[in-house]
Amino acid sequence: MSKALGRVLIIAGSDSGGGAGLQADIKTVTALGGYAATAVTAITVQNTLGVTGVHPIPLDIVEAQARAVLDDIGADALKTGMLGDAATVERVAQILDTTSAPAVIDPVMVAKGGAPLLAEDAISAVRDLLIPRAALLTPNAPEAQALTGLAVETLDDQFRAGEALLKLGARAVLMKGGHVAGETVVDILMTPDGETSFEGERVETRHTHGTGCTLASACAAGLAQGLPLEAAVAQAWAYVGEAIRQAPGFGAGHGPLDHAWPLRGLA
Ligand SMILES: Nc1ncnc2c1ncn2[C@@H]1O[C@H](COP(=O)(O)OP(=O)(O)OP(=O)(O)O)[C@@H](O)[C@H]1O
Ligand SMILES: Cc1ncc(CO)c(N)n1
Repeated sequence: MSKALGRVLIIAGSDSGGGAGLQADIKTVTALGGYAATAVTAITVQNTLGVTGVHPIPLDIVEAQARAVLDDIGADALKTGMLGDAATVERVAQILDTTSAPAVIDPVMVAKGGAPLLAEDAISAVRDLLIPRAALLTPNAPEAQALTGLAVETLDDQFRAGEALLKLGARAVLMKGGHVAGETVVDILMTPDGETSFEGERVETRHTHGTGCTLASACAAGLAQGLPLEAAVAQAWAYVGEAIRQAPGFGAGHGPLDHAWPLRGLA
């Protein structure tokens, strides 16, 4: 059965290296059979070694891009990534209020190499304005820690922080386990109705640039295609896992994934 061509509006920053940010998002949505449109929040100068420049896009232009997409093409789901500062977070919250499409909020704070992608004083804006608007929130362990004030170093901590994030108003939380030590990586989908764990072997690799962006946009693609939340997360988890295992090994630092793996053999 062919899948619906779900439309995803991505509100995120550009990664010149193509491994993370909106480049990862567009590739992911496309590889999963969806339609990707974008509102660019910032242009970063970035490769596998790190971020050496950030050029924020003016707020009115961020909003105008989103409006241009929503008012003409439409969106079946939204996905937010790098927002940069509190003013952009506020404006994005206003945009989310103009559509009933579900929003996947990836609370991006720091790039793999350690460069900050969100101002310190914007964390409370994410907590107060975006979490209550999230159909799905996808924090990694340090992000969950920053948003809740709780330590997130173990599986138990992941559950505790997830509960706290649900209390802050997210309709669902996917607690990612990439930064939690262990032989396996456990991502936990938590909703007020219960929990589902996704556990896989930890791949010994430095090529994990953009795993979070990829997972979140894959979730948005599934929701846009009309999948129920758990099925959308299951599809996204399987997609990012294989993309990590097939990473091409580009660059001398944290290399990108193979976003195109489902397309191999089709040409
Ligand atoms: N070494 C690994 N082996 C297998 N899966 C991994 C590994 N690292 C991360 N993942 C998976 O990748 C996804 C993203 O998890 P992670 O906690 O690394 O997010 P992130 O830090 O937000 O990523 P990024 O900042 O690079 O975008 C999760 O589904 C996680 O299970
Ligand atoms: C632009 C951008 N967004 C998100 C991330 C998080 O991986 C990144 N490294 N760069």
